[in-house]
Amino acid sequence: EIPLQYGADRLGKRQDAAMQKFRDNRLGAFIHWGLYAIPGGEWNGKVYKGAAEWLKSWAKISSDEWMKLMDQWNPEKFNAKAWAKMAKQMGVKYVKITTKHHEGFCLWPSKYSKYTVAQTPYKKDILGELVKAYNDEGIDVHFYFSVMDWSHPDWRYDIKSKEDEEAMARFFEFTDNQLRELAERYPTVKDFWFDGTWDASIKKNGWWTAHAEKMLKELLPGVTINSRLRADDYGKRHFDSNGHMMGDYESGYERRLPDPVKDLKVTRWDWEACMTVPENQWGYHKDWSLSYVKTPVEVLERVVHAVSMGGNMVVNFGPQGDGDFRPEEKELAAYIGSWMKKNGECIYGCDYAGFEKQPWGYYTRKGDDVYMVVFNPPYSRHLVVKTPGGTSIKAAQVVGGKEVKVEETARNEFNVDVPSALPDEPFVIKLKIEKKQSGKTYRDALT
Ligand SMILES: C[C@@H]1N[C@@H](C(=O)NCc2ccccc2)[C@H](O)[C@@H]1O
Repeated sequence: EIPLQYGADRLGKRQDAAMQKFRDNRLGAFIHWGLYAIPGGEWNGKVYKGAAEWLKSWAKISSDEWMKLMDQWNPEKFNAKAWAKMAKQMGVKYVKITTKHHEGFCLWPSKYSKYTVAQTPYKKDILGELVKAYNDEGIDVHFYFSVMDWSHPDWRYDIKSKEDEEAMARFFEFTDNQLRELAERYPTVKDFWFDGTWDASIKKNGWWTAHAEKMLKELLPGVTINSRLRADDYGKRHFDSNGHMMGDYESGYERRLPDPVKDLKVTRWDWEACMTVPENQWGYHKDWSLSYVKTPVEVLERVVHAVSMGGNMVVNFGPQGDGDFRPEEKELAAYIGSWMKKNGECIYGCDYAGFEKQPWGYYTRKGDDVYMVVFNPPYSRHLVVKTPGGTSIKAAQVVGGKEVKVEETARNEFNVDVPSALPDEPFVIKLKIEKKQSGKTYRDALT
């Protein structure tokens, strides 16, 4: 192995209680909320199709011009308790909030920046209101923090001169101050999810990324940190030059998921995916007709897909400038929540089952229970299950419903019947597993 000063601090999964809670939570929500929610993708009468939270970049707007939006920041429909109720009803166990996105506007009254809620007509500490409201509902709060800060004069994309170096030194001090401020003001925060760390200016300063993780873990014992923060001695990100994951969980699956057959390697470490409902909109965009918008079932399938491979899924919400949510997002939260009420036992605290993926859907496992989450019931009305060696199925029951017939059809192969009255939504079958070699002798084909 290559000797590294700023590589992985730990090999293997973290096994402490805080990480176990992170893992067991499984389903989270992202909140992308900032000045970008006011224009909602439109500037000077032109609607930009790109991600709405990047409008400043697409429309090539100066920071001075962009920050004038602060004078309009007064979300009269914002109600932290209502947001927390919506999250509770959706069944999410945690919410990741953009404390500061690339634009540099802070949802908390940071004393290190003049671009914060304190300098807007709203005045109050939005982040503080949200942390309290979510925590009061028993929901963990995670902080999204963008290192890249388009509003800061010392931010550099690369370091090509002595003054670039000096500017980034000041920038890292500013960033340390804001991170420490967040940890000290909101000590119930459970995680920091870093973004905006892909530029050369960060890759050339792996030392700082290791320092930032260490500083937060000293301030907040148990806090989890995503792999996207980290760059090693040679600028390698997420996984160091020896192939070891940095941070506490991999955070590269943004708007994509590992393949359930080809990418089983991800089951060896902790990971969290995040997804948008339109193709690529995190912040509020006024026109969702510009791209495909996933249906609630398509969102649900991605949640199950992630958990089936031992990962978490964070579903994104982009609140409007007035502090209310668009109807599609309210409907999505309600659908997911009603499904989780009936079937959440196949998600919360569940993990990869080690069964071979089948076309009808996904497996998850909790202890000795294996769940079949069925999205595509086949015309045969039989759900084929291929069990790992030494494993057989004793019984099967629809979650919240009746037993279904199980028939052994070959060595380590079973047909599980779909319910006679086929449900009109994805359904879950709970399997009782037995660890023993099946009694029957099967003849393998002679080829
Ligand atoms: C979670 C999302 N990450 C931000 C983003 O800039 N993603 C685009 C991107 C993703 C990966 C490498 C470069 C750029 C988006 O604005 C969201 O905040």
